[in-house]
Amino acid sequence: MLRVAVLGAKGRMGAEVCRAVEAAEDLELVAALDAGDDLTPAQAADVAVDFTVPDAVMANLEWCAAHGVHAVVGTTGFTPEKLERVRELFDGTPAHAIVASNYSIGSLLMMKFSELAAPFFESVEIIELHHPNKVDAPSGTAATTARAIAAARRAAGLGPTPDATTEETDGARGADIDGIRVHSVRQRGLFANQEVRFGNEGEQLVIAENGFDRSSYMPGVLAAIRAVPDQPGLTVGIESLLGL
Ligand SMILES: NC(=O)C1=CN([C@@H]2O[C@H](COP(=O)(O)OP(=O)(O)OC[C@H]3O[C@@H](n4cnc5c(N)ncnc54)[C@H](OP(=O)(O)O)[C@@H]3O)[C@@H](O)[C@H]2O)C=CC1
Ligand SMILES: O=C(O)C1=N[C@H](C(=O)O)C[C@H](O)C1
Repeated sequence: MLRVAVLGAKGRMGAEVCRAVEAAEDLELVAALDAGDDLTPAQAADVAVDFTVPDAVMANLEWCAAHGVHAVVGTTGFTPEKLERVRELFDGTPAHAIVASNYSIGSLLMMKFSELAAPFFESVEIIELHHPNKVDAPSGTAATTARAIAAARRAAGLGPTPDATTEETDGARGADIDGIRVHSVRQRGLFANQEVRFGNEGEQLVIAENGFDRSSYMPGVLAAIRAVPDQPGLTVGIESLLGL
């Protein structure tokens, strides 16, 4: 039995993770903690799963590294610099960490297909659409996708995407993530959606993923919980665990 603590247990994702862990025969939920709780009960866990908020996750990770508890992180808002700090924290320690901006198979494939398409199109922009309770923009998934596309474009020798804009109302062209424009929509009734729109002279390719329910993340989260004891240091993304 792997013993699991959930941090952010009263949140939308944390509550879903608690249910999934309790339903799994090889996992035991030993702590369900939320904002303001002392982390001491999480010392009974082999793995802590963090679905909290960008402002809280680093302190939780410092605690995990210091107490030898493996971490599986779904909380978003990670910049490359913040990830580097996590790498340093878990480098050579008995505790390991997996950080992924998305655990759903559809989103992982959407990111992979986008990376594959990136070298073949002159233009690309990302539109992510989420529920209005989301605190971070752009979404972690959109930022990860943008960075992967930017790296694939650079490797293929592509320059900046064409854009004649010289007059701009602040924000009209979206956020600039590594040279890729990302537009964030927040709307009642939505959950989690992303479109990656590629364009060439005379054609368009749209790669879209639509999430309807938080259960879509659970197979990936459970796979990460089971894998993290055998993944030293920091693992970013769960593609390698799924053979993608
Ligand atoms: N990687 C992935 O596949 C996915 C990632 N996410 C990400 O997961 C995160 C959580 O999303 P969601 O569940 O919708 O958000 P919620 O706001 O519903 O949940 C976050 C929970 O964490 C609690 N919390 C805040 N600070 C701490 C702390 N220091 N220790 C423990 N708990 C704390 C909050 O309490 P309070 O409200 O009182 O502050 C809240 O209950 C977001 O960053 C989101 O982007 C979401 C879906 C999938
Ligand atoms: O906050 C959410 O809901 C989600 N957050 C993640 C992100 O920021 O990418 C994953 C998914 O989009 C749902």
